[in-house]
Amino acid sequence: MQQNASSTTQQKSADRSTVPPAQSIITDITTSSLEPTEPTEPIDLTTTGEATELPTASTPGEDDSLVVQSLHGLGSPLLPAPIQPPTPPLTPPPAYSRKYVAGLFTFEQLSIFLIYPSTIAVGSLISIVSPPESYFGLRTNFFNVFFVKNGWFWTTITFMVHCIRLRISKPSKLVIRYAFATLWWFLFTQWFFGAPIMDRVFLGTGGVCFVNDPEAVPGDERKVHDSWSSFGCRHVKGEWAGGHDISGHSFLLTHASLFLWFELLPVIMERGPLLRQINTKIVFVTLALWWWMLLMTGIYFHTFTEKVTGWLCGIAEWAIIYILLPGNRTLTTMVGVPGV
Ligand SMILES: CCCCC/C=C\C/C=C\C/C=C\C/C=C\CCCC(=O)SCCNC(=O)CCNC(=O)[C@H](O)C(C)(C)COP(=O)(O)OP(=O)(O)OC[C@H]1O[C@@H](n2cnc3c(N)ncnc32)[C@H](O)[C@@H]1OP(=O)(O)O
Repeated sequence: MQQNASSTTQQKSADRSTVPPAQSIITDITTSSLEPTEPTEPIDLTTTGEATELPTASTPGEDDSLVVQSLHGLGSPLLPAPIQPPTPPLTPPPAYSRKYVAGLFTFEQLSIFLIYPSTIAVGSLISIVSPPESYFGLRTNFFNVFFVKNGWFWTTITFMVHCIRLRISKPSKLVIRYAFATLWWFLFTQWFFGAPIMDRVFLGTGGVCFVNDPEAVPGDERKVHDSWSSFGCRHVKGEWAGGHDISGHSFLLTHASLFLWFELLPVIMERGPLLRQINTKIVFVTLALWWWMLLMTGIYFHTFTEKVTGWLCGIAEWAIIYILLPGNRTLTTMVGVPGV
């Protein structure tokens, strides 16, 4: 391995156009594992990178011996190495692209990121100008009740459909990223040591659950119920009113969409056969539905600030896992980066 390292390093400046692609890949793997330099820029999640596992400082192990075998072109490391063809020059590992906007996003990442605030902005504008009469303005519409109200379930199914066809070597990293996304959805909308975060914000900003009291004097039927969650308030047929009611739809639809987009991005960027698979189309259908429902939320429900806070909370976990963490090799090694 040492010998290979020095010879590959010496070739760094050679002409790239002469490199056979397969050899180039092998050299990348070898060099990545021998040169554990800190990345100076975030890791590009849009490339077709080799996967969820980042190259780390090499501790000789199973993976290294595989690389040695591959370089020798042999089935067994016990056989003598054949005469090496000239070692090809380095090409940068595909997971470390340099095309960044504002040092954080690639162009594709930025475009995806901007879809959601623009949708909320356009929806809110339509709601002010003239919201059209629509089936989607009903809380009880089928797409809301069946899909969005079970939105994390459908996102999970879609993610699984996407994952089962991938070639990546470490599925555990996929599960870790899914677990982080699920945890944030769960804490925010379902349970946070009692009431979920969104309900705590509502109560903390003066919100209460009003219920009708049939025994009260006429004109004073509304009384405050002591439920501490929107779920509990719905259960007693109360009205959740008064505080800052963060839009759960804006949160969930943004959070789920960014999660799916960023897991799918390497497949899109590769522009290979995976992109044409039915699995990819299913992910796009879910993304399209989530986008449409977010637009409907923008037009028919909540105040503008409630939608903006929902969106801000919806980008929080994504920003950490997919934008900020890739600047740190150690932390990224824990969660991996999406791949194909
Ligand atoms: C080869 C490798 C393989 C690797 C596999 C990889 C990974 C997988 C790993 C492991 C997985 C293993 C097994 C997993 C299997 C299954 C697990 C599934 C786990 C689940 O996943 S199981 C959970 C299902 N559980 C959900 O998924 C619930 C989602 N749900 C929510 O989290 C909330 O529900 C939320 C936040 C969406 C909304 O909360 P909200 O509704 O209370 O609040 P919001 O402020 O948004 O709305 C105020 C009023 O406006 C109305 N409104 C607003 N916008 C509207 C619109 N556009 N149209 C119509 N109405 C609208 C509302 O309808 C409401 O009206 P109203 O109060 O009358 O209803």
